[in-house]
Amino acid sequence: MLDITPSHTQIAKPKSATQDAQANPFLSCRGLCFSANSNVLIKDISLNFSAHGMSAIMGFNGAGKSLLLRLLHGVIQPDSGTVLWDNTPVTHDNRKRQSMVFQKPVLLRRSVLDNLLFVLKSRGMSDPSIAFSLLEKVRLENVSSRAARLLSGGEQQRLALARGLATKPEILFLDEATSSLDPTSIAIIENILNEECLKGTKIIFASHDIGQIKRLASEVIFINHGRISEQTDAASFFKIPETKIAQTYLEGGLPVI
Ligand SMILES: Nc1ncnc2c1ncn2[C@@H]1O[C@H](COP(=O)(O)OP(=O)(O)OP(=O)(O)O)[C@@H](O)[C@H]1O
Repeated sequence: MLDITPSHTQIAKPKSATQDAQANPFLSCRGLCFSANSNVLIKDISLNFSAHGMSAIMGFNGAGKSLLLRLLHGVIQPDSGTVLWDNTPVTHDNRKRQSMVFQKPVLLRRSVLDNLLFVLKSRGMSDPSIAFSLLEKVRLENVSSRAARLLSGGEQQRLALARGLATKPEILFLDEATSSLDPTSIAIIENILNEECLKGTKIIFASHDIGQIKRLASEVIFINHGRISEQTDAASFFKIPETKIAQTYLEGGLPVI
């Protein structure tokens, strides 16, 4: 058989998450600045996120991780700069195709099941079987009639995640969603995040749990004093971070204050 492969054929190397983000940005921000009480808290942040994988936002306490997540999700507005999702600004309407799970979820004074049904009904979905299958997913099916506020911290986080997933978001933001949870709750949540990621949901999460970031993230964004220090493929980041501040963080060192 005639071999038509050119002798100089090169096999393209698979792109890293960060390279992919630069080439095909799915979500991006340009020149984001945010101040409060005359303090500049987010300083000229520009980032590209690819449509796939999990992006972890890391940094010391007060670095600006939560603010950045909220700005990207569009629940707070920057003083200047833009956020584009598929080349479109994030609006009240298209934000409904995203979800955010907060560190301290605010649950309704209703049962576990009603918390989910409320979200589903607000999106025109009234089939209770959707709520029950979400409760099974987060392993809360046996406490569906319990008052949501009586749930343990880990259970509340799992309910908050179920609520976030109820609307089948294209982007899921999580702000320290597993902090202070036990290994069982963390494992349940991480398994769900892996499943959702495989189904194509873009996941952007802030965490201080280095083990978790190693397990989940395809790329790391390290933020310090409201500025981006680096955006690096996770494997490279954990091998050798590009910046001294990220090295200090990984070594368990303290920032200069
Ligand atoms: N609405 C606000 N008004 C004034 N200051 C704010 C506001 N929101 C956040 N800050 C301040 O901005 C800084 C960054 O806050 P942010 O919550 O984003 O930090 P973080 O990196 O998520 O920290 P942590 O790891 O402790 O959760 C903090 O100093 C915080 O006090």
